[in-house]
Amino acid sequence: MSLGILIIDDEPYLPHQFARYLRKYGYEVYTAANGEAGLQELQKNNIDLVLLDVRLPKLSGLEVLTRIRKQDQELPVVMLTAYGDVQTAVAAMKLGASDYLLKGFDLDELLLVVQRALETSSMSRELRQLRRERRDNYHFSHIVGHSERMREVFDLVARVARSDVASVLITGESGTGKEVVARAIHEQSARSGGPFHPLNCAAIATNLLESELFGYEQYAFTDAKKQKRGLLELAEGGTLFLDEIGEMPLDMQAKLLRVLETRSFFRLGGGKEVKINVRVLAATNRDLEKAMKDGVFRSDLYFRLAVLKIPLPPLRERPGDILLFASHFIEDFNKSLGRNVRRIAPEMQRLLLAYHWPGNIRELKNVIERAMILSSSDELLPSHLPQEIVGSANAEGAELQDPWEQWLRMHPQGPVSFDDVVGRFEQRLIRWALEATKHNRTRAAELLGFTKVDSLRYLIRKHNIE
Ligand SMILES: Nc1ncnc2c1ncn2[C@@H]1O[C@H](COP(=O)(O)OP(=O)(O)OP(=O)(O)O)[C@@H](O)[C@H]1O
Repeated sequence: MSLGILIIDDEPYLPHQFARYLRKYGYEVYTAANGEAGLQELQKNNIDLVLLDVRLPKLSGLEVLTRIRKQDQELPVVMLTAYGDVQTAVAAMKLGASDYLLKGFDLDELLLVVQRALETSSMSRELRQLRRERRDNYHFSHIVGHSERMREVFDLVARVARSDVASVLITGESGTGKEVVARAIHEQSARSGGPFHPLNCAAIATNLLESELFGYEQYAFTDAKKQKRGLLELAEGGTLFLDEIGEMPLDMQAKLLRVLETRSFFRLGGGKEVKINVRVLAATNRDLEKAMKDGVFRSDLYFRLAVLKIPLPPLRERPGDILLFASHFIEDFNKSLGRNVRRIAPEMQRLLLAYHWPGNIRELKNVIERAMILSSSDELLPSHLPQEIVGSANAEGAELQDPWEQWLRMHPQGPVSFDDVVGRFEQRLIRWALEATKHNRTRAAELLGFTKVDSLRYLIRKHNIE
């Protein structure tokens, strides 16, 4: 996607000349002849940099800048000033402008300033982009994610929700968002007006699990002082979510299978069959195929539940989502903790990307919350991360820290050829990134800060790296 530049200037010709020139370099350029129109363009389009004339009719350049800063602290704004206006340009810098250009500048100078301002803001731009995407995805019942794998999940969720297929099995490691997906299916289905009841099969004892699901009649057992309805009934017209289904004892599995087949059941101690209209979604982080082989999970129940399977990838296999989730959680915690964190320091971003996230999204959420509690400014830093994340990166990156020193030790007379030294560095960096990501090129490219995997592919070819 090309970067967007907005020129706010009331001169009749110049802005169009700038626009033509910048378009040649691949930028998407918008123009506006006054402040109000400019602010509207800013709302409508994806703008990464503003060129703002100091002297504008009605709203002055400084007023426009102040309004932009109220909405966006990081968007680079370069002021365009006439010779006599340098004082105003200085005032603008104090208000948060990134740079200024004295009118009469040539087009090369313009390009240089634009490139420099965009480069400095590239990290914060990434976050801005992620925020945008987060906004776009938000309607998706609070599911976040923009990696290819997550898009597949979104697709499946939408299809499953529409179809009302009997049952769905959601699989994935702990903390990958199985319950979030189950809720999304419910919310997008025709059942959304009905109840959603989650039940964690691993968290309660077998006898309680049974009464929790089926309910009981009065006097069904000593403590049953009055009739109680179970979740199967309470979820009528809606969805029952059975989490950790792999932990369900075998005899309960048989009873559940019967419910799924007959769409009816008996309350404990009851003789009257209760008909139900409930969709059952189940989730597990256990390998059910293996559990079947080991004889601890019934295969008939498995095939009944897994009419449709939604596998959730672990976070380490979709690094493209890591910063997106981080920025999502930062916004949530900004609200709940009353904070105003705006940035993740680049070094911390790298550490987050390099970590293997055994606890997946839940772990990331906890890490962000902890960092926000520890930080006292509007930026999160590596020092706010727990030791296991910093430590694991040190272990993985040990090689990365010293290639220069190693090289110097081998060549005490110092660098001979610039290309040679840079080439060696490139090779080391690429090998390190590939190893750190278990040869996942997309992730390795992200780790090295490339926006396109192609850049990495090119270097791999160039250096003949296996
Ligand atoms: N796609 C997502 N968007 C936003 N938040 C998410 C997403 N996926 C997971 N989370 C958050 O991560 C945490 C863990 O999610 P969830 O409980 O759904 O995982 P799980 O796979 O069901 O975990 P477990 O197997 O331990 O029950 C929750 O706090 C949830 O809000």
